[in-house]
Amino acid sequence: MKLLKDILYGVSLSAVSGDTGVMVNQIHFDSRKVEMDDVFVAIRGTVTDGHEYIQKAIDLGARAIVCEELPELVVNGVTYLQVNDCNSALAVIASNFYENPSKNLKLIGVTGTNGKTTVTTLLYNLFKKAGFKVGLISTIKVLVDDIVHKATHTTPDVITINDYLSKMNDVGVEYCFMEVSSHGIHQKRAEGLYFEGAIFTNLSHDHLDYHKTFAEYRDTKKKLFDGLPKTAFALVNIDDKNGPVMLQNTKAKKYTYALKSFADYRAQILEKQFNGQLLKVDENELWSKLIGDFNAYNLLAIYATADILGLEKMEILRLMSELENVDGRFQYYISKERITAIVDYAHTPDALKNVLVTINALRTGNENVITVVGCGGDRDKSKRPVMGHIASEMSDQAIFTSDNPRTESPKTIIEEMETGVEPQNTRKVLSIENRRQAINTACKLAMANDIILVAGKGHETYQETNGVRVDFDDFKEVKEALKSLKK
Ligand SMILES: CC(=O)N[C@H]1[C@@H](OP(=O)(O)OP(=O)(O)OC[C@H]2O[C@@H](n3ccc(=O)[nH]c3=O)[C@H](O)[C@@H]2O)O[C@H](CO)[C@@H](O)[C@@H]1O[C@H](C)C(=O)N[C@@H](C)C(=O)N[C@H](CCC(=O)O)C(=O)O
Ligand SMILES: Nc1ncnc2c1ncn2[C@@H]1O[C@H](COP(=O)(O)OP(=O)(O)OP(=O)(O)O)[C@@H](O)[C@H]1O
Ligand SMILES: N[C@H](CCC[C@H](N)C(=O)O)C(=O)O
Ligand SMILES: [Mg+2]
Repeated sequence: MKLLKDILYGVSLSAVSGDTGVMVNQIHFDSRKVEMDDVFVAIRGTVTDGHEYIQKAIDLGARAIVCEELPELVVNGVTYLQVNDCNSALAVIASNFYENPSKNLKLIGVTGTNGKTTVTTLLYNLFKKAGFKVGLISTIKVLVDDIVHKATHTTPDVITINDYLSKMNDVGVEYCFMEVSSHGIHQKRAEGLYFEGAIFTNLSHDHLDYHKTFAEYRDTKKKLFDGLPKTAFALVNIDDKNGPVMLQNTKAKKYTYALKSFADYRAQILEKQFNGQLLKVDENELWSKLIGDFNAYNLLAIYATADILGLEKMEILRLMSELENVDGRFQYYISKERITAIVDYAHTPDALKNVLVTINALRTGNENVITVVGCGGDRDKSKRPVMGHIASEMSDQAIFTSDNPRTESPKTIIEEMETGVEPQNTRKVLSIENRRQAINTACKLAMANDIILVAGKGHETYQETNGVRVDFDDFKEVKEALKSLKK
């Protein structure tokens, strides 16, 4: 139990009705989870408004209510706290409740359209190899040093984040690497946290269903940097035209990285092969198993971060050469017929293009590239024709299929992808709604030395349709399909 007054420290209250000297149990923003003596924070969401559930929360035992508008009916014995912004208030309350766990470790936030999971996961792996206790908050999983927790979001809600950070404090975690999504920033899931630094990977087309314009999407990402204190560092990819924008108003110490421009940290790609690439980083050579120019950027971001955080340069490079691909990111299998299957989480136009550029650059002869790809339902629809265009233009054969249809019709999503296909490419496109069939067809069509790319779902182990998740793992599917081929 905590004293309500204590967890309100730093919250700007516009009105208070009732006693703040009472003991409270837990904080919730979902009325359905409220129990005796809990605090309920009413959040205005995208579907409904938490203010409508205040009475429900009280019926379940809420001791205090945090809201932007006081209800007409005020219940005796309940404390009402009126604030301007419930999301911000929740962030401060959650940090106070857990005793500001982000202050007791070095928290590094990574934002950008693509590369967040890759950069955070590889930083986690590198710091583990260097002997530290480390935390990870990512799309794939949450790690409290070695303890694995299931991830529900790329950036969880602010109560969950503080809960994980507090668990990290308990086991002595020194560094935590956390993905900060644009939804997360917009919904203030990362507010009230003390960041040691933030990293910007890149910005390209995504989430225009939620943010409406690209400028709004960019400015949301920028807020992470605007909020950094001057003791923190801000590391940005300066080859991305929005890199300088992120640094415009930050008080943090600024660092840049680039392959093409002048920057604090620079790398050059010396050699590219299917099983790795050779980079020149700070006048030293680094052989990495991760391929693709985009991974050269990710690797450079990791090198720069480890250097800023004080690791020794040669040690960083030695540990980096041991890093493996992250699950579902350019994860490959080569069959006995020498057909290569690559599973990649490319679910944005830029990621799909980058992966196909990487694959095409590795072709040595007349092998075909067959791409199996879909687009998620209930997400940015404007990505669909663009991804359809890229897949059909940059592959010899494209098979459009379902990703996670969610509540949309898979057929309609595929038709929207088809509208991006140019007339000269239509002969290259097949549309097969069932993802398993689409993958099997790709395997049947493939000849020796061909490359199959299965894009969009990467590490995901399910397919979601109308709220129901059915087990589905692209890597397992394509491997099985290739193994059972009778050629
Ligand atoms: C669009 C979006 O981001 N939605 C998030 C948001 O929910 P919402 O705004 O729809 O909430 P709502 O249903 O309108 O409800 C409003 C409030 O009323 C409360 N409520 C509701 C019903 C009730 O009976 N009682 C009650 O108290 C709700 O708990 C909520 O606080 O707030 C919820 C609580 O934090 C999130 O779980 C939810 O994530 C949904 C599930 C989601 O799919 N989010 C995705 C888009 C997302 O966040 N993705 C990013 C990654 C993006 C990237 O790749 O960059 C992520 O960080 O994961
Ligand atoms: N630095 C990069 N630049 C461009 N594309 C990248 C980069 N890193 C990875 N990608 C591509 O984007 C895909 C997703 O990578 P990753 O999971 O690291 O991104 P993310 O930012 O965490 O995505 P999400 O928003 O879903 O959390 C990869 O499978 C790869 O195709
Ligand atoms: N973090 C991304 C994940 C997309 C993955 C893709 N497989 C899909 O389901 O659309 C998003 O919320 O847009
Ligand atoms: Mg991610």
